[in-house]
Amino acid sequence: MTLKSIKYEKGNLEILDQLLLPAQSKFIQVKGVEDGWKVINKMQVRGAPAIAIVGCLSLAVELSTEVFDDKKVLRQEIEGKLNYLVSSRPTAVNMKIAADELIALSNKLYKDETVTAEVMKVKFIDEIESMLEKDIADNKAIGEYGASDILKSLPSDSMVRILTHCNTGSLATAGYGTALGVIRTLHSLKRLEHVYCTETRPYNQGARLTAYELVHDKIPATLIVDSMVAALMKQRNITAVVVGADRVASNGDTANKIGTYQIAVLAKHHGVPFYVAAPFTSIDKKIISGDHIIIEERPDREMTHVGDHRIAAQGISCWNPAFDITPAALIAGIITEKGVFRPSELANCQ
Ligand SMILES: CSC[C@@H](O)[C@@H](O)C(=O)COP(=O)(O)O
Repeated sequence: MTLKSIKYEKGNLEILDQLLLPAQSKFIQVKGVEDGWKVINKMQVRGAPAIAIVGCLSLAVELSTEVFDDKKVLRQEIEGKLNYLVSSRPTAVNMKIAADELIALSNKLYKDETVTAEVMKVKFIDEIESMLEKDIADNKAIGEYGASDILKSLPSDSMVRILTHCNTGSLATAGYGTALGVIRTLHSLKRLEHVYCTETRPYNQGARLTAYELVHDKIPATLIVDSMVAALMKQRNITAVVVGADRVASNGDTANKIGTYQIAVLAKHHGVPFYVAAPFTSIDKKIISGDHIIIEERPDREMTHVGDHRIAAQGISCWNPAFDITPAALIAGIITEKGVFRPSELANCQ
């Protein structure tokens, strides 16, 4: 059983507070949209798919406590609150895509005269609830497609060694994970010899969260610090790198956790295929390249402190972009729930 970080039943949403992991496993209640915005912005929940799911479920919880007899009021509330949730973190596109789709649904239900305000609310909540199961199914498909692409040119008895960055597992999604889903599938096929996960400074998603998931699932794994990647590739015969994505532009340029770009450059130098694993909800067809992706900058404190302990010299100034852009030319394949695409194929796939 993989970890579960989002607990939802009608009218009640709880998330595992990722700021406290791995020292403490504590669920906190998300009572509505205001709480949803805060837990995303503070990174108590993080990872592009999980941000969208928790944001939308926080709206479902809030709506379930209200009674509507006017469809116009309901439609306005839905649109205003979804746009507010999109503002919680700017780089991952999943929340924006979910908001656009849900606003389109709300407009359709609004125009349908056979639908009352209460039925509109129920149908809208049902749609949000379906995101949980769809995300897990998509991640399992990503796992299968990714594993078979990595294995396809290798002898059938060979084992693989994978490097991953940041956290893309059950904690970053509704369950199973994207890049970590590919690793889980390789492990279940008994073809994974070892996985290496980077620490992922400054917020340490690799050391705190990915390492936690790998130990929990008993997957053979080793933690490295971010500056060891070149040495690892030189000495440990890495088969492939698999990372997640926060936003993929239509030309394949990919925004992901800071440090991803330098790993892709190193992979090119060492001839190691570099894969991005992400659901279609991370692909932003509206932008032509990574130049149009807004990169979130996080507070200095996430660099200068570990917990309450200051590790940087007092008075030093900081630059703390949370993501970087890996150019499409460095990416061997984008693994999605619909198959594996070369970056140049992305613009034409549905
Ligand atoms: C399946 S999660 C994909 C990405 O969101 C992940 O790789 C990542 O960069 C997460 O960044 P974070 O700042 O922790 O939200």
